[in-house]
Amino acid sequence: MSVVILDFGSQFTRLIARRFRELGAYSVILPGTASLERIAQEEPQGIVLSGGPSSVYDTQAPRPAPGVMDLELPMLGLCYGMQFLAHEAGGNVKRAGKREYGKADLTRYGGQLFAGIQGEFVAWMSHSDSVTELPQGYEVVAETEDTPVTAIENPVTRRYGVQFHPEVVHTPKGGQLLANFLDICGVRRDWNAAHIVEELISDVQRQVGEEGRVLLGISGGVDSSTLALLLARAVGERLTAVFIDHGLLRLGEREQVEAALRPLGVNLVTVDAKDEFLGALKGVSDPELKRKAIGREFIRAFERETAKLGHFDFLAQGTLYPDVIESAGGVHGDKSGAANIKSHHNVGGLPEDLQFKLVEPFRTLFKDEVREIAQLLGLPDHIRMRHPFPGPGLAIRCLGEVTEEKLDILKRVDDIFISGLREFGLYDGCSQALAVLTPIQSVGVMGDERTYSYTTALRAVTTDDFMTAEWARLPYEFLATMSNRIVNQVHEINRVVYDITGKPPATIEWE
Ligand SMILES: Nc1ncnc2c1ncn2[C@@H]1O[C@H](COP(=O)(O)OP(=O)(O)OP(=O)(O)O)[C@@H](O)[C@H]1O
Ligand SMILES: O=c1[nH]c(=O)c2[nH+]cn([C@@H]3O[C@H](COP(=O)(O)O)[C@@H](O)[C@H]3O)c2[nH]1
Ligand SMILES: NC(=O)CC[C@H](N)C(=O)O
Ligand SMILES: [Mg+2]
Repeated sequence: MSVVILDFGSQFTRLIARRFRELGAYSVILPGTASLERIAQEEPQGIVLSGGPSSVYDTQAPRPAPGVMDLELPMLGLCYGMQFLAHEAGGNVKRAGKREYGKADLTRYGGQLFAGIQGEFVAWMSHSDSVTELPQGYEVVAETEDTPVTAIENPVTRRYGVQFHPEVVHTPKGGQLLANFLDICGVRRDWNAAHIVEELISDVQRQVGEEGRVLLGISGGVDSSTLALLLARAVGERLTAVFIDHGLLRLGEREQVEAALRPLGVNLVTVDAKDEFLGALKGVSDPELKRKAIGREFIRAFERETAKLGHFDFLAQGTLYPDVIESAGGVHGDKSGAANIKSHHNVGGLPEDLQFKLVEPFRTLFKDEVREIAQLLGLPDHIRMRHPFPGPGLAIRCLGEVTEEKLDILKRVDDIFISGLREFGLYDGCSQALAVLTPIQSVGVMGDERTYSYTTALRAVTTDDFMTAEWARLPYEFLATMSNRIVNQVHEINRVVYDITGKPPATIEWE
């Protein structure tokens, strides 16, 4: 039972799902053109049509698959979604005289969607088209100065549309509006961290059965450490966690991870696979090929372990929703219509001849939600609030071919930067920070000598969900100190730059 959100390419689609979760409801995002069968699998109680960049009167405009609009379910259209509802039912949509972007006050509102909402209603707008003629059965239930048709509803068919975005924080009362839609759908509102933990545990037990043994890839990161605690509850002694030291870890990381994980009381095995990983990366400089090689080596390392530890049917990984969506279109990626941005080692980077059945309970969740579960399961805060570190490790921060020499340089730079963030009290204010070793060599002068050395790029970002991110506004003084320390202590570096690009248009990692 769920709400299905059909995605027509809005930047805000994932926020709709998030708001529903905050309201205690379960929802699923599917591509706007998902088939009726696919949608039916989710047993929806209501459907949301998201916004999107297209105009409904374009011949190429995306529309729901045949049969979907015949479903007798409550539907809520947001922006493009509302325009689609109106157009589909025989109304008219036209390019408006002026584009409305940003905050707008509703000059009047009412009807079922706005039930119980009082006072001023500030709505966030982002549109050029407007509904100019209503289809039969619909009435206008809200307007702004510039947009006479700001919200519509057909109380008989239970179809609703709003021209603004209730899912963004800039529409402060949008949550109440979405809650009203959930009530109209009759959706149960009992999603919370405790509930999902119970549900995840029983899902795992169902999947693994009474006898199944589970091998967990553990990295010391938030997701896999949380998963270790969850799996220990689900399958107890039948869980073995394997930590792979692939030679792409940070300075001293192996020892730190082992020390942090030991108190969790989970069966832990550390594997030394440096030679295999570096061997597989030799001569490879294309980012996607590097990622695929790493994904394959991870699985080969797990397979070698099972040869020693006995048979395991199941491989558990702390895969999250962003890993899945960014890997879409990859070998094992969900065919969501989203572009393949990069093949995360644990999703799109998996080899095709995978022998294990995957156990990935966090596949639909975001990082901050996993952190909430971690707290409930009692994961110590120093692991819970750790910055994420990607499975491919420093390999995707050593641009181009990975060599031991380059890794050694990068480890020292990274250590100075991350220790510096902690020393200056800036670590917790950033969501993730990293150093990149670029292949650029440039001319410098040190001690009256000419140098011709590498450039390193420092990057720090703030984000809740790692799908979008802002570059962190670190203080100049701090950056100046880092630049000095790095150039003085790491002789192979003579230039330090700070990455001031958000995501989008960049990604967090450089490869
Ligand atoms: N060195 C490793 N050894 C074993 N498994 C690993 C290793 N690195 C990553 N993995 C597996 O790949 C998954 C995805 O990695 P990812 O970095 O996204 O998550 P994480 O390391 O658990 O958490 P974080 O995002 O905080 O780093 C992990 O949850 C884990 O199952
Ligand atoms: O386990 C992982 N395997 C991968 O292959 C991978 N690629 C990126 N990341 C992490 O995902 C988040 C988003 O990164 P990007 O903006 O670079 O896509 C950031 O937190 C990245 O560090 C990975 N994690
Ligand atoms: N954000 C949207 O959904 C925009 C819908 C439509 N393309 C418009 O500009 O009005
Ligand atoms: Mg990690």
